[in-house]
Amino acid sequence: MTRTRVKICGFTRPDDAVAAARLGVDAVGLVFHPQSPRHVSVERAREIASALPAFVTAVGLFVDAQPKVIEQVLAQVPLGLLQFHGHEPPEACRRYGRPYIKAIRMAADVDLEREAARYHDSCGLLVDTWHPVAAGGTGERFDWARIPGDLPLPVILAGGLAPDNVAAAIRQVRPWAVDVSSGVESAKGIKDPARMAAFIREVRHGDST
Ligand SMILES: O=C(O)c1ccccc1NCC(=O)[C@H](O)[C@H](O)COP(=O)(O)O
Repeated sequence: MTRTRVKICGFTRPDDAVAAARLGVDAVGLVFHPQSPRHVSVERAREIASALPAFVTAVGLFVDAQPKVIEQVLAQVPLGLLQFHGHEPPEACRRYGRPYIKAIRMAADVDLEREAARYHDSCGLLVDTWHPVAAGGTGERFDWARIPGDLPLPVILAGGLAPDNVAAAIRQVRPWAVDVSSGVESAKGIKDPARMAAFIREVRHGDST
């Protein structure tokens, strides 16, 4: 049985991230995007990332950030993976020599096979809902049928996932990983332990059915 990996994004408090790790989360997302309600300072991000146990990955999320900003974060926060959630071309994702995932927001004209070829050296495509204003963390889903079954990169499914739909999403898409923010929160940036536990439980349910 495949174990779908789980990333929970948008932590703002170390205790929430530690609770997520204890529940079995594989990756913890830290948002370095000042317009996001889940934005964290470098100092807070370092506290959160440093609190994680071995084998839980801290993911740094950027949206069209200046290289100087990313380099400052990299110098101070022990990140295991970079997530580019804006319009960064492949060369901008590669310039740090770090493993990265690229978010693709599913606007009507997106061709995922083409995007997989462009970002062929990424660790995966995070496929998320397109929104006219917000870059991510919308809590809205998209039509999962738009994801081809034979993409050559690991698919990280995001966008409006929650305990009540993640098992169905896994059964339909069979992604490498799922990613959630709004669906496990009690308020923006505040993760709810009961909802995180329910989400992980439903991921395992999806894996086994
Ligand atoms: O979470 C944010 O506030 C955010 C802001 C700007 C760009 C990306 C952002 N989050 C990225 C994520 O990886 C989210 O987990 C993903 O968009 C899914 O969010 P949700 O639909 O709320 O589960």
